[in-house]
Amino acid sequence: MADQISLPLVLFTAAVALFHLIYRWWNARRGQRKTHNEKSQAVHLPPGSTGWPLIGETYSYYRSMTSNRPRQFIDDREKRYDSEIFVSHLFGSQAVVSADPQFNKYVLQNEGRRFQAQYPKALKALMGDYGLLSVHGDLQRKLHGIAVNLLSFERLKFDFTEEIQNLVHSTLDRWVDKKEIFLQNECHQMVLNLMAKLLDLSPSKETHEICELFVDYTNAMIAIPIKIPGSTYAKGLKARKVLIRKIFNIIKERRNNPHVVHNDLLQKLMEEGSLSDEIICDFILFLLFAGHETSSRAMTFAIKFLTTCPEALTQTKEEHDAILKAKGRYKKLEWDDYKSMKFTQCVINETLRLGNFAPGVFRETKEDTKVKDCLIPKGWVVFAFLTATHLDEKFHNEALTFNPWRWELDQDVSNNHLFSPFGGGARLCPGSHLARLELALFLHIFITRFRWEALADQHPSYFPLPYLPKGFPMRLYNRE
Ligand code: HEM
Repeated sequence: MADQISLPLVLFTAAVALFHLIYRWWNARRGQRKTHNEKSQAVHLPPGSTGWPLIGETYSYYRSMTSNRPRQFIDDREKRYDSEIFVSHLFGSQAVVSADPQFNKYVLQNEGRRFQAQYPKALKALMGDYGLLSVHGDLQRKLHGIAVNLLSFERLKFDFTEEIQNLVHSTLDRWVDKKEIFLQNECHQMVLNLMAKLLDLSPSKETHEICELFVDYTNAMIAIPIKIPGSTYAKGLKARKVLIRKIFNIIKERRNNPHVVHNDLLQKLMEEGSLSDEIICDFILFLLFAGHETSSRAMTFAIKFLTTCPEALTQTKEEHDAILKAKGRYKKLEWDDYKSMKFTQCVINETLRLGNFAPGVFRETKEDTKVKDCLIPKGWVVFAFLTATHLDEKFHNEALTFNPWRWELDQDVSNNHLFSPFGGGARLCPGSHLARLELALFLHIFITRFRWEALADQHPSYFPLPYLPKGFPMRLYNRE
């Protein structure tokens, strides 16, 4: 039997190998071929390879991002090409990948001019034509402005600080009853409820159903985009359709009953006048997604990192116990209390650096763009890989170690191009301050209320977005 199958198998393997070699040779040639900018200067594409047919280098990227050396994909290529900027083929399209912080800063700062956001098709189908990362130009600026206003310091200080604490406390009351929880799922649900509350989606049966459908929708955002019936991705697309229909119906009902007064986000968007119903629906859906996916993971990872670093946990506990003692158990924290959490800010920075909740940003070149001695032609996708800088030993000593003290002398991180968890330029995350506030208040309440015991070893995976494959099961004990 072994003899019968061995010849066809050998021939097949040889054919695949030959095909692959020809393909790589073709790609290499294409990478070396000269292209022309407007002034007709001859320059080359960055070095690189587009890997295997169809899947390109996505499998190598996946292997590295699920291993305990997530930067391996970049390290290998940096060595091979002697360049931090190289051609690859990821998530279904060829792209220039950049692990160069200077160039990444340039890419972020030039949004709308030399570059524009361009996410993979599968993601865009979920975000819709008007999800903030799908729109450009005036509409992006307008919607970005609305998001910034919605999440302004004033609102954080006077409305959200208290709302967040109320919701975290009531959620943690339920966790106490369960005793054993999967922290990742619980944080996910908690932050989704929080977003629905902060966005003033008036509590109703509709809002509850929207939250439930939203679970399928967000799962699809981080799933492999295979559109076959029953796949996570297909379920997400279906959930999106239902979600959009639901928001449409709410809008229609409000238009039919103009005498009923509402004071929520939807009403504000409807009163803008210039926004179509399609834009409003996609905008709300995107904000819900962007606001809960990353923040909930950051909460889970912060507790995970602290669990594995007892000195940092002790110091965080001391900081929060002192605040609690000064305030008294029944008083809510205020903005100044939040601002006084110096060590917690270091924990948050380190969690964002090591967690990489938004691994990178996708852009398309709007014109031929010169970088070092190379040229990226107009229309190419650039993946500015922020994770690569966050985990680079050159910039962060022992980069894979959780070390919040590294931020003690470096508290103002707003201009640090070696640390850009919230992106930059015209698309700088409008939710960054909210995300930090949520994380600090969550840590305060969780740490002052509980001791805990992790029930499984937790090795994070960073593909496609960071998560803990075992969900972080833990046993909770009330403190005191
Ligand atoms: C740990 C938490 C978070 C991280 C790491 C994060 C990261 C990012 C990054 C890197 C971008 C830029 C994407 C690009 O340039 O292509 C972005 C954009 C955005 N984020 Fe966040 N984010 C977080 C939390 C939030 C929250 C809480 C909200 C809202 C409530 C939010 C809303 C948005 C929106 C609306 C955009 C699109 C801005 C635009 O395109 O104009 N994010 N976020």
